[in-house]
Amino acid sequence: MKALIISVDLGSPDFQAHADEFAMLARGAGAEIVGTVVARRARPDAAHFIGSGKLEEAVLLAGQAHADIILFDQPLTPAQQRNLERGFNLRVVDRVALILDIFALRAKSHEGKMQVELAQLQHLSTRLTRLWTHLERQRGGIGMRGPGESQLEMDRRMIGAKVRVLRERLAKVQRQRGTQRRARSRGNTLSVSLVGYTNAGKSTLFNALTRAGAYAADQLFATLDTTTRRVWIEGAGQVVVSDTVGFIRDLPPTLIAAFRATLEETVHADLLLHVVDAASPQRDEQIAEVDKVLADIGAADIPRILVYNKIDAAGCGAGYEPRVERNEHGTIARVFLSALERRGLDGLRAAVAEAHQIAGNNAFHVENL
Ligand SMILES: Nc1nc2c(ncn2[C@@H]2O[C@H](COP(=O)(O)OP(=O)(O)OP(=O)(O)O)[C@@H](O)[C@H]2O)c(=O)[nH]1
Repeated sequence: MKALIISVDLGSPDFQAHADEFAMLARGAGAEIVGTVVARRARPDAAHFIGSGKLEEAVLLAGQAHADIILFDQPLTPAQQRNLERGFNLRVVDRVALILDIFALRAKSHEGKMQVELAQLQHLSTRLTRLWTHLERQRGGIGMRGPGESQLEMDRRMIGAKVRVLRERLAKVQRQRGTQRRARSRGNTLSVSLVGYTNAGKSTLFNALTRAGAYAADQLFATLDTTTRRVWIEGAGQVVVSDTVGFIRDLPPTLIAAFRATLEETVHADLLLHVVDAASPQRDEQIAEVDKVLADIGAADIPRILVYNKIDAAGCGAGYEPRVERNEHGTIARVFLSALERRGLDGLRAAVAEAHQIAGNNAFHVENL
């Protein structure tokens, strides 16, 4: 599908990173980008988000580039979306809808699919509600009652009922997962979760560690559900490793719940491997973002090791060799490796084994108190 991207620079310092990420999202959804328009504004225009001059320019470009769809790098109000669609005479997909679309494409498990459906319905119902109140305001006028109105009312009720059913089913699945987790944690196995920003290389590292074929792709959100496998690590014994959904900034509010629910598995891990794309210019902001979300879901106290991945990539510059770094207490805090080239994995295994020993000692102390 040929897509024209519209990015709006509202003066944020990380505009470019945001725009690059959106382009990656678009490609992840299967779009071929045939043009990009950047608009600079102090604040969004109520009717079209962008100004009329920019809109004209974009309409012209969309025609010349034979675009079939407009991808808009901001959340749009239903009115803005409608007005833009009229202006372009093309379908307009905003940031929220695009991310929902990708989530829907990638969800693999039953639970993942339910979560995405729930988020989609919630997104839809907020738009319906807004459309509805907008109509209601006009009802003071003449002849505003009609079949369209009752259709909307019915849709809203149906969506509400579907949302309730999905919520109940999800709660049940989550209860079952809790039981399985308890059964699993009775043994003396170390559980390790891979967390990190989207595209950091978690699935590639997961595969390198477990030699299994989890789905890794240069697309955002290749992993939506947690994938779990057992692996033997010298010095740590049986280890349960879980791959998790990638982080992304400015996640639409309707998706935050779905995202956190999938991530909650990590809260119960003994050790977190925070995978970082060492070649990304945004890596420090990404680390901070991941730390913030981990704190929000109550995972701040879980021991963690920072894994600087992709040391083979050009963006890292020279001098990035596989190695481990220790913190002021002498424990391994950072590991530098290349999951793709499978270099530096021994350092990571050693770090996991060390964490296992520390966890074992702590358990010993607790038991002897
Ligand atoms: N150069 C290089 N590329 C890597 C390395 N590890 C992963 N990649 C590439 O980075 C891209 C993303 O890798 P994934 O493993 O899918 O990343 P992820 O973190 O699981 O992504 P999400 O599922 O979106 O969260 C793929 O194109 C990988 O081939 C590495 O060590 N070096």
